[in-house]
Amino acid sequence: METAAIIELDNLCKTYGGHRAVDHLSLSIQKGEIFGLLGPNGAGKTTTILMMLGLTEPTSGVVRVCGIDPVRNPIEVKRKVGYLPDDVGFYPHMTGMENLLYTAALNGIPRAEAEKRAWELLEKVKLTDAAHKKTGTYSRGMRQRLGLADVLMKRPDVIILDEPTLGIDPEGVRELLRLIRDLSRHEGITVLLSSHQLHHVQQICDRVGLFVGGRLLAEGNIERLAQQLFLQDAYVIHVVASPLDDRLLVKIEAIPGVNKVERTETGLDVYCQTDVSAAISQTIIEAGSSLFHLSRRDFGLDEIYHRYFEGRDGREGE
Ligand SMILES: Nc1ncnc2c1ncn2[C@@H]1O[C@H](COP(=O)(O)OP(=O)(O)OP(=O)(O)O)[C@@H](O)[C@H]1O
Repeated sequence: METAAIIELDNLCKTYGGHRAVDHLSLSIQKGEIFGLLGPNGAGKTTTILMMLGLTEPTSGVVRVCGIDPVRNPIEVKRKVGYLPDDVGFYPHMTGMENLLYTAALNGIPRAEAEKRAWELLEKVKLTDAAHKKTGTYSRGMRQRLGLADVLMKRPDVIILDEPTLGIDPEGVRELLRLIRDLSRHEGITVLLSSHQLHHVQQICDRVGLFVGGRLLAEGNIERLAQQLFLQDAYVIHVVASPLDDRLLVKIEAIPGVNKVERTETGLDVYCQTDVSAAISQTIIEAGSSLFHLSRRDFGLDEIYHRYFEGRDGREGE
């Protein structure tokens, strides 16, 4: 990905009374990236988003969104950034189309252009058939999709989504995630996503940041995070071979980089710092055994999150 940072946070702090909600946060997000903000309740995610939107002032540090300082130019930032809260509210007595046209009017978009854009967006979010229905009759999934169309009316460079998939059925989630990915891939829109739905985050985010107690504890793509967080046992390699006697097990344990070998119902799990798959297969074959299966198990975000936050709850909100 190219180097144009569209969101830059440098040593950002926000203190409420004596409580530091965001603590020296530095982060840079590139154009077109989908970045996931993860962390337990009270970790400082919403406060960070509010500072990016110019809705709350940092106590210290720097925020730049599309090169703009939201503290000095909140209106300019709002023009470039679309924010979709977790439960978006529309005027229930107005139709989906009327709501979009209302947003367009607020953003100074001429009526003819607004209508054309609204139809395009309603088609994109698959709401064409519901365009003339009152939003009071929309399901939650439909409201979220209309919400996405709504933030896209002003052609933003960045969209910030807070729990966009909460309470939506699996088919609706699939559709919403596909839409978000398309916006990033085909339109170069930068997406910041705050969510507790780890498997959704994992499906679409290029990078994630783990927040706790106002601090960014780790960030990167899922594989890098796993390596950063699990350090010692960054890889687990599952091996099925026969015969698999204790002598062979000792030989595998002796391979440089292997930390621990555990017998499982079907074979062995080899915990290691680097991917030693090739050395394992060579060792098995040289020992005269047959290798039936060898696969590297990658850590999912669920596992990263739970292993990482295990026993850390007491540190929340410090
Ligand atoms: N307006 C406020 N006044 C005082 N304290 C606040 C205010 N807003 C947030 N906080 C505190 O700042 C900390 C961070 O809150 P924040 O809402 O940013 O967390 P979060 O990560 O978004 O949590 P959640 O996942 O629950 O939305 C919390 O301890 C919260 O109580």
